[in-house]
Amino acid sequence: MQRIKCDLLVIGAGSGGLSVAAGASQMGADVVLLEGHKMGGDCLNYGCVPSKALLASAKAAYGAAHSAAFGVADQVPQADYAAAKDHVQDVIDTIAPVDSQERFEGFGVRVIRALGRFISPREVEAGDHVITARRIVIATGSSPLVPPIPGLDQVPYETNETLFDLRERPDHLLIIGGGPIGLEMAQAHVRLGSKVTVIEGDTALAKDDPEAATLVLDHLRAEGVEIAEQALASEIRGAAGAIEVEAKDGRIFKGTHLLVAVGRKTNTERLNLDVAGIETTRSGIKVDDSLRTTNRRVYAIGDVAGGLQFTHVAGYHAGVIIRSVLFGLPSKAKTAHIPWATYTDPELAQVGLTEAEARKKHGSQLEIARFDFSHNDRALAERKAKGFIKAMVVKGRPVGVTIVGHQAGELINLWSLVLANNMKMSQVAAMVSPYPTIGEVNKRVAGAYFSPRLFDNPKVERVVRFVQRWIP
Ligand SMILES: Cc1cc2nc3c(=O)[nH]c(=O)nc-3n(C[C@H](O)[C@H](O)[C@H](O)COP(=O)(O)OP(=O)(O)OC[C@H]3O[C@@H](n4cnc5c(N)ncnc54)[C@H](O)[C@@H]3O)c2cc1C
Ligand SMILES: NC(=O)c1ccc[n+]([C@@H]2O[C@H](COP(=O)([O-])OP(=O)(O)OC[C@H]3O[C@@H](n4cnc5c(N)ncnc54)[C@H](O)[C@@H]3O)[C@@H](O)[C@H]2O)c1
Repeated sequence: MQRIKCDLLVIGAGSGGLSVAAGASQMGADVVLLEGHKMGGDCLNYGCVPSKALLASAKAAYGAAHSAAFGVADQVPQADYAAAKDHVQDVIDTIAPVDSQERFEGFGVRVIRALGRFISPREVEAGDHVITARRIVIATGSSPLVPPIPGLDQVPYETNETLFDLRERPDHLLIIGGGPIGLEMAQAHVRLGSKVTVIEGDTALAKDDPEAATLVLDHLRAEGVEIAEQALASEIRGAAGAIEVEAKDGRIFKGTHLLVAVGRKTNTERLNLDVAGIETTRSGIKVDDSLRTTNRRVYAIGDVAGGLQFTHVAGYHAGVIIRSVLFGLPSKAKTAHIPWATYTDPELAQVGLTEAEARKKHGSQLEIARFDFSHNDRALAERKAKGFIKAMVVKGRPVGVTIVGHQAGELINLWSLVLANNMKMSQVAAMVSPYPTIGEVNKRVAGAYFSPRLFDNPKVERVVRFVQRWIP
């Protein structure tokens, strides 16, 4: 057994752990990083990167099949599923050096490729090493939740950890779960030529604004994805190539392949948290506002901390704890300015409160400003005119924004800045957007907020008439 002492021990080399290790080591801390599996974690290997790369293949196929409206004859796309998976792997391989052991060793981080487990409140064992650190960060992420549905253990099924390795295109993909994983993969597969059925126990995209979610779901249905809601999968039968899912109400769905996408479970089991006095809740490791666990020397960040589960949240958490770990300064993680996006076509993005949440919190103080993509000239030129932006505003400041439509995930960036800095609608209105861009919808929604105050307003009209009488 080799004993190591360091300033900071990071457990898990995914989005959160890598950000902490990179930041802390480059600022002079002595850092040890443990990784029990692949460098880069879920996002690079089984999550964001492969899913967005597969969606890009699907977009290319869809573009070829739907070009007649632009004066270019439609083609029947010759989508090669295995070649699309080669593209996915190539994208992963291109990004992988950024997350590699070599790069982190270059920063001076000691990288140990082994699973870590606590053996005391201040010591972690990993392979042949026992590491004692002034501060420890748990960034072990999450894994696909596989629910105990009767029969599931008797049939072959995919999760996000296996789907991207599948080389043969499913003839008919059944997907249990209508959250972001289920719907992104539904669209990717229908566009690459599979039949797809989504079996959702409640309401699909339930965490999002219902009006915006409906627009996405209608679009997916129009592309041929069957989406069954209120269909809780309760029994599974069959064998490879012939799988049946029975819903609680007796509906039966038949397909050739099955993807399980019903949420995540946090990776805490193998950490031996009890010996370190680290408590968990139903959603993950228990943390306070500064992401400290019940052991004051130990922090938990990213998916394992049980809050919003996104790569940018793990990265944000890293920044929050670096402040307190390295400089001993107080710092708190907030959520009001955290955006998210689902990368279906059309995309769906949210920051801050949804309309329903804002109504509940702010009641009659809430004003809603809207602008429709059908009034954006660039969206019309690109034939992407379905969508809207809705800003929830209280006393002139946005408290939430929902965007559904072309590039919604890009458009929400501006509103993340606005909410993070508590900016006013007037500051957005003051911005000049280049014409014609989809981004003009952001300025136009601010315009929509001010127009009732300026146009057809008797007070303004009186002032204008008065001034017009006096100016030469
Ligand atoms: C299909 C899919 C698509 C997604 N798409 C998006 C997206 O588009 N945008 C977005 O923001 N988010 C997306 N996410 C979510 C995103 O992947 C996660 O929020 C993010 O990876 C969390 O980062 P993390 O650092 O907490 O965990 P991870 O990135 O999962 O890293 C945890 C690491 O810890 C390691 N580990 C676990 N236990 C131990 C141990 N005991 N010792 C040592 N190492 C250990 C694991 O092997 C892993 O490498 C997606 C997720 C999935 C599944
Ligand atoms: N674009 C992105 O940023 C992105 C993309 C994919 C995943 N993610 C992250 O990964 C997380 C997990 O995604 P997800 O889609 O797996 O989870 P989710 O929790 O968002 O959705 C799972 C869905 O499965 C349904 N469900 C659960 N049990 C069921 C059953 N027995 N039968 C039928 N339906 C059932 C739930 O009602 C829910 O709607 C997301 O919350 C997000 O944090 C992000």
